[in-house]
Amino acid sequence: MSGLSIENISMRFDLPNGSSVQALKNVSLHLKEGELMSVLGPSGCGKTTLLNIVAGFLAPTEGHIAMNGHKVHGPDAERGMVFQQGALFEWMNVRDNVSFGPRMKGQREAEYGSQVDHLLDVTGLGDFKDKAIYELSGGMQQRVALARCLANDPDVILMDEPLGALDALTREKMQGLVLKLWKETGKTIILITHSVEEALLLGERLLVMAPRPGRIHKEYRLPYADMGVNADLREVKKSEGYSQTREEILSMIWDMEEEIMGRTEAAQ
Ligand SMILES: Nc1ncnc2c1ncn2[C@@H]1O[C@H](COP(=O)(O)OP(=O)(O)OP(=O)(O)O)[C@@H](O)[C@H]1O
Repeated sequence: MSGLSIENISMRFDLPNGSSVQALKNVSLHLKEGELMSVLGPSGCGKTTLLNIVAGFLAPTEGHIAMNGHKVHGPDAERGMVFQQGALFEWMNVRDNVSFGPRMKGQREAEYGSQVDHLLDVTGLGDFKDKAIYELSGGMQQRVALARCLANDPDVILMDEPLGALDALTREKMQGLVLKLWKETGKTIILITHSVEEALLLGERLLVMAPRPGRIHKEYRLPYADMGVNADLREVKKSEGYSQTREEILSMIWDMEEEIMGRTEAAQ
């Protein structure tokens, strides 16, 4: 089967004191090629654990990940990751950061050069390509992180709160950029966020996870990501059903957090 399959994944962390944490239990879903899915849920519901398992950084205690029908056994360039802080190479300039992957694969400038320049242009970095990383704002650094990930031409892009550290205006611009890159490249994307608005705007599919154990609580299929490709995101937020869905998800997460607080207080 083509696409990304998360097949009955469970993850238990055994702690040094003999206890254990069931971070995920029986999580299954399939993403078709080119789907964009946002993931929301209260703190500790296993979002990052799930992403790390899909990336191949963690082996699940049960279940497996399959890419285009093949079992995943570890990290691979077919699954690229973008972190909250760019994890960039500070000692390289912007262009060298973006061309890092192709250069590591042994490609020459003649092979990767035009694609890297194209990515620098579409991410708005064309005039910054010779700059050092420390000269860039947080938003520009996340543009480099996105371009660097795309330069590896992964099938799937995994994003763990990629815009979480940005100010509100920069974040809004970057949300537009994520949509533009998604449409232009046709990549499959999983994006974790703590922002309900961001999950609504960037999730063609939106997954709400619940904690203890981490599991899928509810899934939505939404029109806003498609609408946002060609429209101002502020206009998209005025669309029919947007506020209603936002309120529904906010109360869902609020209730889960209240329940966690209740359980924690009862245990004390
Ligand atoms: N390496 C680890 N060892 C032990 N427990 C872990 C480890 N990694 C995660 N956990 C636990 O697994 C659960 C899920 O953690 P995870 O970080 O995946 O949640 P999250 O939804 O991404 O949280 P947040 O929104 O706060 O980032 C939590 O209870 C966490 O404490």
